[in-house]
Amino acid sequence: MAVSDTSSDRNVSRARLFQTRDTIAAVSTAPGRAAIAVIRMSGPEAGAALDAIAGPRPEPRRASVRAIRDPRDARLIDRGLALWLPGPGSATGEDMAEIHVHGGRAVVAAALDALFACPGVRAAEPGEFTRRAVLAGRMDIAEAEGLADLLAAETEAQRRQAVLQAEGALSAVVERWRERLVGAMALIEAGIDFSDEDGVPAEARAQARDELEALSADISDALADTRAERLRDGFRVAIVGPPNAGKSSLLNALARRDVAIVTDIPGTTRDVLEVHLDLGGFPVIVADTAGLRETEDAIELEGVRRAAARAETADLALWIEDATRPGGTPPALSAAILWRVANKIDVAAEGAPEADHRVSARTGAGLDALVAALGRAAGEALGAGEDVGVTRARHREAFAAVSASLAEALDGWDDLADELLAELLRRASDDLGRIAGRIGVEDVLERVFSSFCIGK
Ligand SMILES: Nc1nc2c(ncn2[C@@H]2O[C@H](COP(=O)(O)OP(=O)(O)OP(=O)(O)O)[C@@H](O)[C@H]2O)c(=O)[nH]1
Ligand SMILES: [K+]
Ligand SMILES: [Mg+2]
Repeated sequence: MAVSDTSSDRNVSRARLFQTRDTIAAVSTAPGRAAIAVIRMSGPEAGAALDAIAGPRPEPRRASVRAIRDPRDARLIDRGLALWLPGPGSATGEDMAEIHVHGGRAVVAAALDALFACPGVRAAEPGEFTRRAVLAGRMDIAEAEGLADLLAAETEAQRRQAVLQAEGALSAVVERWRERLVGAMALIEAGIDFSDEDGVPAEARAQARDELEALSADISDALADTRAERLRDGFRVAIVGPPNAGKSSLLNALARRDVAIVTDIPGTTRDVLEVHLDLGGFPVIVADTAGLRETEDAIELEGVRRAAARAETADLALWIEDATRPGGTPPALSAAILWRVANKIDVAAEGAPEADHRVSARTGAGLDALVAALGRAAGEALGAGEDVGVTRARHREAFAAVSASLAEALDGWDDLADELLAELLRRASDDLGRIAGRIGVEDVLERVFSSFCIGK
């Protein structure tokens, strides 16, 4: 019995996908007015389309200035750079071309319109360039996810983590795990082949078991570490407290802009209002909420309910008190961390002695220290983005499935027939293979690429 290998199936389906290849084109820079817009093409007609709108074709991989013309009437659209990037050494593995035009909306629209008039060229679907890169083996699924995260990264820690995954760090860890698993499988399967009478020799079985126990522990550790996944989402902070304590004023001070309405009327804030901040390189989502109090007002009551719910699900709650009216008691929250913050110290320097932080949203006093502390708390909760780990639910599900198969194998170790054991390990190996798309690449393509934008 051979160690499982589905690479031949994979090649068949890849070949099938390659046979019906259109040439795709899209603007790859952000939409709207800009100095420059980059339009990319990929597919068998990319060279011909480039000749048609920006000929003569430049030397491979050399940027050349060209008149960009509509091939239907030779009308000049713009003057820009043309690049010819023949496959298979291109980003998608296919023939590719780029034109860099001036970034006005009408220029981009006219250039794209001219390209779509070329035979065999159509608009790219969201993520289709990256998808083709994956199908051509230029990049695996986990690396494509890293690339998506890199495009979405808003803070330095998110960028560090994304670039690691885009460069293949997660794929490499998973591949090492898969090799360990395959090694253990080989011990079992060799025994099935060669000892008809007695099953797998005891030493080989024991060695396989040790290896699988160690692997199972490594995977459990990875599952237990949620930091990488949380770094993608951000650290959630809820500002809660009695009405008029200055919660909305604090949100505005942290955001450095007028996000929330501030008045001296208690019960001003009703909805939960969020701002995304970059605190020391970490993504922090701060939510302002309605002041917590008993109320008959149906709208305010709903606000209070939302405030309490947000505080419950936050990573950290800031309980804001008015230092001129100390003595409030923060509610019991299940939030991992709760800090008491005394506000308005510009008018009551001595108030609220129990506070962890003393600030004035009005003058800014104490805010630097609060922001620094929030950044540190976020860093502890999210990690620095320097460790390779589970970054999304898809990985978590695959690792959990591997973990379950390994547990089943290890629990039943002494009673399971060798063939059943080998089958469980093969399933675990396939589930690991799904992370990078060595197995079942088509199954995960939709899920992975649905979050990409057009032109990526
Ligand atoms: N002196 C002083 N006044 C402040 C400070 N922060 C807020 N205030 C004032 O306190 C009043 C209430 O401020 P808000 O920010 O609306 O308070 P809130 O906690 O959001 O109130 P609700 O949304 O009604 O629960 C306003 O008049 C603010 O100008 C501060 O640091 N010092
Ligand atoms: K208020
Ligand atoms: Mg408010």
